Amino acid sequence: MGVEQNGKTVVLKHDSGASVEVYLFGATVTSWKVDGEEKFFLSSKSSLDSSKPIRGGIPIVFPIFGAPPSSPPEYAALKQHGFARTADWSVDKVIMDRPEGVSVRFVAPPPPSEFKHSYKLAFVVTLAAHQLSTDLHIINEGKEEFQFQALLHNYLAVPDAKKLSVEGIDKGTRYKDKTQNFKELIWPGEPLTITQETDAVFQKLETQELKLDYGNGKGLNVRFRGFEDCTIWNPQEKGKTMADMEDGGWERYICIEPGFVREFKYLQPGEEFLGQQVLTIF
Ligand SMILES: O=P(O)(O)OC[C@H]1O[C@H](O)[C@H](O)[C@@H](O)[C@@H]1O
Repeated sequence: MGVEQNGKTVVLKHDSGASVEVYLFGATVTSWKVDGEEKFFLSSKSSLDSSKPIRGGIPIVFPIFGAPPSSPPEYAALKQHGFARTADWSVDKVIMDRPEGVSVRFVAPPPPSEFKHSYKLAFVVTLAAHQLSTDLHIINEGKEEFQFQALLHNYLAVPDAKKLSVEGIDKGTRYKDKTQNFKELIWPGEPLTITQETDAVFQKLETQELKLDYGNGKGLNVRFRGFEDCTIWNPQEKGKTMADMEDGGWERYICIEPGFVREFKYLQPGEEFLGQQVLTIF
């Protein structure tokens, strides 16, 4: 058990032997080991020197998802996926260090000066024997309404992406297929498999729990609350053009990313949003 801070990273260790590593850069979870097995993909070509977002683990997407919108102006000026994933976070508190779990709260620095909004952004990482919970807290501390999108961009390691299935996307769920120019479609209800380039934003899922089956009887459940949408991404083709993606990387992971991204979420002054992601191994 314990929490160790080693300069750029924080490591949480649980009695069971499970451990988690979090980079303060972006509060990016980069590793989760259970029974000696790594559960996250981290590209061997990812930079880890704070010069670019980390390509793997769980980058935090906030306050926009994807390319910037055309307005309002301070959002239009942002980079893809916003600035939380490249901010220098700090440890606020060790919340718990017990056999039930080890939990640390990270806080983001104030936003860049051009982004004139007052909010608090915190991220709580909790490790138990076979479970990792990550909670994103956003509080509007300003006097005006505050709008944002947020998403936990996990990269879940798999033995072979061609053999996996994702079960639990409700029949009738609307989704936007980014590989077809954001075409809006209706999910037929069957398990999702990787047979081609996949980049889809599922909107307002009724059952906020998806099962990732590796295809060998093992896998993990992705459960979410507060977050209502989920993006599923596996860049079979696009990966070849990404400088920080290792060769054939797409075969070794899938992103099943809970978020609030189909539109902006609005918080009134003093209001708090909590978006949770719970990963449980089966
Ligand atoms: O390359 P990044 O900015 O990290 O974005 C990586 C990916 O994030 C999400 O999953 C999007 O749906 C993809 O369209 C995007 O390519």
